[in-house]
Amino acid sequence: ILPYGSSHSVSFPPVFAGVSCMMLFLPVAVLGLMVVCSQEDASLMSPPSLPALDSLLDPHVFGMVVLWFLFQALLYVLPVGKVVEGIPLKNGEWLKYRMNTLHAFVLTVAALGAAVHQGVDLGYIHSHFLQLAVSSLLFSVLLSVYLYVRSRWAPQDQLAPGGNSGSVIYDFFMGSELNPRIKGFDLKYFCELRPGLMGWLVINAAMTLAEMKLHNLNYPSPAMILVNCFHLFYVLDAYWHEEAVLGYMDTTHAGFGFMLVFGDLMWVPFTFSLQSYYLVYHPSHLSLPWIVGIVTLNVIGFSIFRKANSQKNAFRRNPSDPTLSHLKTIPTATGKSLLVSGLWGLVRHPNYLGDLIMALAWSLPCGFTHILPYFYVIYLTTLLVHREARDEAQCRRKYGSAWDDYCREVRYRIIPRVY
Ligand SMILES: NC(=O)C1=CN([C@@H]2O[C@H](COP(=O)(O)OP(=O)(O)OC[C@H]3O[C@@H](n4cnc5c(N)ncnc54)[C@H](OP(=O)(O)O)[C@@H]3O)[C@@H](O)[C@H]2O)C=CC1
Ligand SMILES: CC(C)CCC[C@@H](C)[C@H]1CC=C2C3=C(CC[C@@]21C)[C@@]1(C)CC[C@H](O)C(C)(C)[C@@H]1CC3
Repeated sequence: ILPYGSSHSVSFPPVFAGVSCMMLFLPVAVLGLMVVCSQEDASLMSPPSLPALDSLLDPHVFGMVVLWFLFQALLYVLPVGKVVEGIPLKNGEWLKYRMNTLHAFVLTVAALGAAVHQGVDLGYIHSHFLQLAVSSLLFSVLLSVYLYVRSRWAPQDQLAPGGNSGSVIYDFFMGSELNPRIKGFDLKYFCELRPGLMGWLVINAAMTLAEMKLHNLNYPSPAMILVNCFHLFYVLDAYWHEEAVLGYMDTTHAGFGFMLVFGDLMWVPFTFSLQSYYLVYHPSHLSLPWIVGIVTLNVIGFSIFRKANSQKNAFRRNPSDPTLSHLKTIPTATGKSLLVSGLWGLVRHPNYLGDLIMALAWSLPCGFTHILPYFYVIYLTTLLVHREARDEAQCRRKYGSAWDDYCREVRYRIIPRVY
C-alpha cells in the first residue's frame, strides 16, 4: 500500500495486481485462521477442514449483522456527549464530531444484558461464528461499493490525498472520499470505533460463555479472564480518549474504502478475538507467577502507549502546556516543534512500542503450543513497521532537515537498540 497522498505513482500495473490480491487474500486469510483456530491441531500447517460453502451465507445471520450496525448507528446519533471540531480540512472548514462512544458502550451492555435476561442465547455467536464473519464481509463489500459510487460525485476538496488514481480497483480499495457523511453521520469515524471494536468485546464475552459450557466450568478460566480484561481495557481506553482519534492518520489522511471498511468491520472483530476463540478449544493452565508476569507486561505496555499518545496529543494541542515544559523540543520550519526527550526521546514511535508490548501480553495467556494466538502480535508488528515507514516519509517531507536532526538525536524507530 502506498503512502497516503502518493496517487501519482499508482499507474504501475503491479500495484493494481497487489491490491486485487489483497482484496481476495485478506478475507480468505481471516476465514482460514478462524477455521484452524477451532481445530484440535490448531497448527497453521495442518489442513483446515473446510465447511460446506453454501452453509456460510445465512440470510438470518446477515440480518443480525445489519441489525447490529443499525443499532450502533442509532446510538451514535443520540444527542448525548459533547460535540467537538476535527482538524481543519483542505477547504479551511472544520467538521464536527459527537463524542459518545462511552455512552454507546454502556447502552450496548445494558441492551445485551436485557436481551440475555429475556432468553437470548449469546451462544449463537459462537455457533455461527464463521457465518457472522462471512456476513460482515458481504456487508463490507456492499458498503465499499456504495462509498466508491458516491465518491464519483464528491467535490474535489473532499477527496483523500491518495485513492484518486482513476483506477477503479485501486480507488475502491484505498477509498476516494476522506470523510464520507450522510447528513452529519460520519461513516468513517463511526466504523473506526463502534461496530467492530464493540463487536470484538461481544464476541469475547460469547467465547467466555462457550468455554464454560464446553468444559462444564462454573467460572471462566484465568487465561480467558485475562484476555477479556486486557481487550476490554484497551477498547475502553480508546473510548475514554475518543477525541484523540480525530488526529490519527486514518482520520486525517486515509480515504474510506474497502481496506478500512473491511479492516473495521471484519478484520478487527474476527481476528482480534482469535485468542478468546482459541481458548474455547485449547485450555491453557497458568501458574500464579506467570499470571502476575503477564499482567505486569500489559501494565508496562499500556503505560508506555498511553503516556506517549497523551503527551503527543497534549503537545500538539498546546505546545506551551506547563506539564510538558520539562521536555526538550526541536523547532521546525513549519512552526510546529518535535518532542525529543522523555518517551519521544527513547524511540521515534514510543506509542507503537507500548502497543506491541501489550499485544504480546494478550497472546501469552494462550501458552506456547501454537503460533495462532500470536497472530495479533505478528499482524500489529507488520502493520506498525509499515506505518512507521509511511509516517517517516511524510514527516521528512513536512519537516525536512529538522526531521533529520530528530533522527540523529533519536536513533531507533520502535524498539530501543534493536529497530
Ligand atoms: N491496534 C491496532 O490495530 C492499531 C493501533 N494503532 C495505534 O494507533 C495510535 C496512533 O497511531 P498513528 O496514527 O499511526 O501515529 P502517531 O499517533 O504516532 O502519529 C504520527 C504523527 O505524530 C507526529 N509526531 C511524530 N513524532 C513526533 C514528535 N517527536 N513530537 C511530536 N509529534 C510527533 C507527526 O505528526 P504531526 O507532526 O503532523 O503532528 C506524525 O505524523 C498508536 O498508538 C498506534 O499504536 C495504529 C494502527 C493499528
Ligand atoms: C490488513 C488490514 C485490512 C488493515 C486494517 C487496519 C485496521 C484494522 C487498523 C488501522 C488503524 C486502526 C486503529 C485501531 C483499530 C485497527 C485499525 C482500524 C484503533 C481504533 C484501536 C484502538 C486504539 O486505541 C486506537 C489507537 C484508537 C486505534 C486507532 C487505529
